[in-house]
Amino acid sequence: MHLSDLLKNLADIPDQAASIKIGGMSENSRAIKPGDMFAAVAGSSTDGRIYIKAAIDAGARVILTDMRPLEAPLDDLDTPIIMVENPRLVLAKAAARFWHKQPGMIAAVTGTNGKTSTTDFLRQLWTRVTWQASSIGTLGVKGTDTRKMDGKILDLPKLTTPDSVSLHSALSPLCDAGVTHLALEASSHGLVQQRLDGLNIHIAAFTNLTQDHLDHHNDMESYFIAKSHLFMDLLMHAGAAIINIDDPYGRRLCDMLTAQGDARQIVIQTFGFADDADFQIEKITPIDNILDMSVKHDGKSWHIPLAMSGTFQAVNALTAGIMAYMSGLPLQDSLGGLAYLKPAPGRMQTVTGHPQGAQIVVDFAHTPDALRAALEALRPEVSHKLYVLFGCGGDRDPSKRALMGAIADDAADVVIVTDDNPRSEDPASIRSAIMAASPKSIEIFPRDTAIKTALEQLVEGDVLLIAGKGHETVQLIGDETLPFSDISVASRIIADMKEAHK
Ligand SMILES: CC(=O)N[C@H]1[C@@H](OP(=O)(O)OP(=O)(O)OC[C@H]2O[C@@H](n3ccc(=O)[nH]c3=O)[C@H](O)[C@@H]2O)O[C@H](CO)[C@@H](O)[C@@H]1O[C@H](C)C(=O)N[C@@H](C)C(=O)N[C@H](CCC(=O)O)C(=O)O
Repeated sequence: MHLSDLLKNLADIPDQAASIKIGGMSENSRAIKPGDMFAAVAGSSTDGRIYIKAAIDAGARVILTDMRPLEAPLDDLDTPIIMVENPRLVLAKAAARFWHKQPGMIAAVTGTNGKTSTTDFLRQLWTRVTWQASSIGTLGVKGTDTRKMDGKILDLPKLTTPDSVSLHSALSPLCDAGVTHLALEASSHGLVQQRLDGLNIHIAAFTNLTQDHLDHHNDMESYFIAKSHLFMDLLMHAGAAIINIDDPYGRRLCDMLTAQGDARQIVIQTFGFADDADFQIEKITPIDNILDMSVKHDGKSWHIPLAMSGTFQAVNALTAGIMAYMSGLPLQDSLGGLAYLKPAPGRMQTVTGHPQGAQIVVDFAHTPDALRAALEALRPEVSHKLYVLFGCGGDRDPSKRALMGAIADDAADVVIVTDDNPRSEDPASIRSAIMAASPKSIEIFPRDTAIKTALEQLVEGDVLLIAGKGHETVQLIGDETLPFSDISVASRIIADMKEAHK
């Protein structure tokens, strides 16, 4: 594609550069191929401008960057440098133009907790009525038959929300494989870094906003502003906003959208336990292994049996149901279809077969709010003791550690503190920061030893929540990425215990 077409109305292009042919693009010099455009952006740990020379050596034909003055040697390059106010935004829009294919229905979910389950549930609801649906997020790309993609492998970075170039280059083969409906997770990092700009987002949902990633966003206010970008700027004209108004930030978001008036014709659908919600949750009752949820909408009550654990999972299911409804599924398939949902991997996932009949649940809860919600959701299922086993990630918001320790101490009977992904931090100091807020906690590490010790203590009526890593299959310790899955470690230990009991 000619540079003049790629950047039309996005940047001023010098005449001599207009006819340059661009074969691809990236904001990472290491991914540049001959003929590409390199976007040199300032990041949180380094500055893309440092890598301009490397990108040119790799074959970059054009450089896109911000308006800061060019210092030597950048001021004397033969390769054209296009300067714009916001190179990430221009890159995202150029990527959308370059790959130019998007599913006809795109729905994005944002919020601190619930994004993964909600997108997975929405994909399941669409697939059930035989719509060709995919989801992209923490679990990677799901729901697409790669055989229909001529064996193409979608190599997305392991992020909740991929960068704009990875995303648009993946959407093109997905569309070619027939995908018409896409559910996406919109992380606050992704929104701030404009990874979703250039997408035609028809439906956006807000789950909740609680303390997480404050290391990146500094305070709740900027975290909220990051999330609201999805609704205030990215959601298309006449799109639908699905908002949890039990959360005060959800209420605020509704007010902000309403204040925009009719100009964008956004349809707002609210949900929650609140009396004034459009989809009002009347109650959620655990009965045996199911949750019975009743929801009032338009004067009619829906009673929906859900094959899952935890009130918040029921709320995530409802969010997906309303999104499906706003995408055109009738209520009997959108709300009624919730009865057929299966929990997403590592989201309140049960590991069965404990020799004493104890219940083991693996959940990704790695925030204070998610930990409390998971423990409170499990409490009705405990007839003896509620155990929790968790740690906290290194190089991430340290203020979470004491909060999570205090919550575990309050909401569980037995607290086992172990390692999560310590990354570059000292694991012992992360554990002690958690334990300082939990007098009843016991320290056991490494993580597999902690899981084994807990499983061996459990008796009938006990429930063990293994929190923090959910679906993850690796553990990040120092510079090493080691294979580790809570689900397979727990399953293996249970199998060994059963063998020993024979
Ligand atoms: C903090 C953060 O979001 N970092 C992401 C971001 O980095 P950045 O822009 O701050 O980049 P940087 O490392 O300072 O580098 C600046 C620029 O130089 C470029 N560069 C750098 C080195 C080089 O050799 N050549 C080169 O061109 C980089 O590609 C980048 O464009 O852009 C990079 C390229 O797109 C991402 O890979 C990187 O994700 C890192 C791996 C990451 O861990 N991100 C996490 C925090 C994240 O985004 N998490 C959210 C979910 C959180 C949640 O809700 O749980 C997510 O959406 O996954």
